[in-house]
Amino acid sequence: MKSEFGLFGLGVMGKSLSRNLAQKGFNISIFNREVKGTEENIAINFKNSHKELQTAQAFSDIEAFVNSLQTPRRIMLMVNAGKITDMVIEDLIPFLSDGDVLIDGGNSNYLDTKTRYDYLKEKNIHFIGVGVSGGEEGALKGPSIMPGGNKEIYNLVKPYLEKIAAKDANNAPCCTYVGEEGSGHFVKMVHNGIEYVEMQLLAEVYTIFKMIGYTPDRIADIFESWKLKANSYLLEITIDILRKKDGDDWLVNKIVDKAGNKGTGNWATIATAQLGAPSTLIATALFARFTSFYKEERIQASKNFNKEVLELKLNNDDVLNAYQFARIINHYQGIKLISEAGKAYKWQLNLSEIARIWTNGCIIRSNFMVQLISVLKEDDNILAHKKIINQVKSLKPSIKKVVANCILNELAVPCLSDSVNFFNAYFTANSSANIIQAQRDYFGAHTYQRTDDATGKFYHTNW
Ligand SMILES: O=C(O)[C@H](O)[C@@H](O)[C@H](O)[C@H](O)COP(=O)(O)O
Repeated sequence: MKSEFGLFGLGVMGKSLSRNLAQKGFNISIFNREVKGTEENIAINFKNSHKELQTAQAFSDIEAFVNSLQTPRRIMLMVNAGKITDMVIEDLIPFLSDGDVLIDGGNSNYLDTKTRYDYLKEKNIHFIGVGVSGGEEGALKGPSIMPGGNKEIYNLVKPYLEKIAAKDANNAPCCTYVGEEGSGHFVKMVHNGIEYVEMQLLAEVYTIFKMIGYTPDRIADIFESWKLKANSYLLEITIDILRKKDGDDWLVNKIVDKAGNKGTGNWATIATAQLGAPSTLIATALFARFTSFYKEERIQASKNFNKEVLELKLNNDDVLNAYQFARIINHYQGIKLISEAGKAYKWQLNLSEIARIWTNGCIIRSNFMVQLISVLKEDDNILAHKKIINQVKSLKPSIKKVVANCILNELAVPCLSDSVNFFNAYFTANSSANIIQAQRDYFGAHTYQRTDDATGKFYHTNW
């Protein structure tokens, strides 16, 4: 019997997704390449190691894999982003037929997705770029899924993606048609940008409590108490991480403080610069990872410059409120970046619906995200929404106190401080950008507009 869905690439996510599909009762074919000596019989061994895959067909030959599928074929690629994805597409093309659908579920760059979409369209092969979030466990139990491409073609794969997706509070799938072209991968990229910042903020509050002298277990207790007001998947896993012992010590104390990255934070930072959206926090979180990589230089600098340690006069609520403040700014900036992309690329994006599919299955799922569903139904700008304005007003004193204290104690809190710096600029009606305009006009005749000329006309002064 021909399979109804094909899963190509049995890495961490591919394995979990294929088991999820099989558990949902779909007849699937799975494929993994054969590399003599390193990757042998992956697909067949994997099939035989999970009972739900007993009805699946396993392949290491591309032609046999493609021919095992009903037409129009639905093939989900779970391979590394970049050149590998293009090579796999080229390997598949000779065996595909008009009307077949390739679904790229990897962390691909949205610009590459657009190129592949146009390239395959010429060959009557459809291409859907799908953001999949949730890691190994989420892919197995229900990820958050962000598909982008042609809507009619999406409807050919919708039943499969919706069935395997996580469910929101109303039991609706955390999977929704995002928009045209690479919009699905764009939204996933921004998801990861927000993820970078949420992780960095937790690392910064951990640093504050560590400096106060708390053990990882004591910090985990505090984070536990934060669940009421600030629960999120990342808070929960950070509690587990902080409790993990390694012999008499905590494992976290033995992990080298050099934070890696696989590219989506870079792309989000490049996109924010290209779209002119002030997603300062994503860039700050990315650069904090880069700075962490200068380990040897940091060790040397710690000897060259003595840290001036005063006393951190902060209580847990100060830090909780500061954390919550920065999280609001983080989500404001991420959603603004998506909305700017929607305008620039003419994607009809539904921001409230994007928040809804991010309420479960994905890495940034949180109580706050649930709140954003209704907020974004009323206003695309969350910082203009009454509820959020009141929250920000109540949290503002703490972020100023926390950041000021950290700066005085020479404690690195790049995202906490960036959030209040951004906000201070954001709610300043008359900023200092007039000086920038004057300087640009002075040395480059770049012209400026005048506050007393409502026509918006540009002026140049012979300074
Ligand atoms: O949503 C997810 O499931 C994760 O975000 C996933 O996509 C992956 O773990 C990140 O890409 C890691 O990104 P870095 O390696 O750049 O931290």
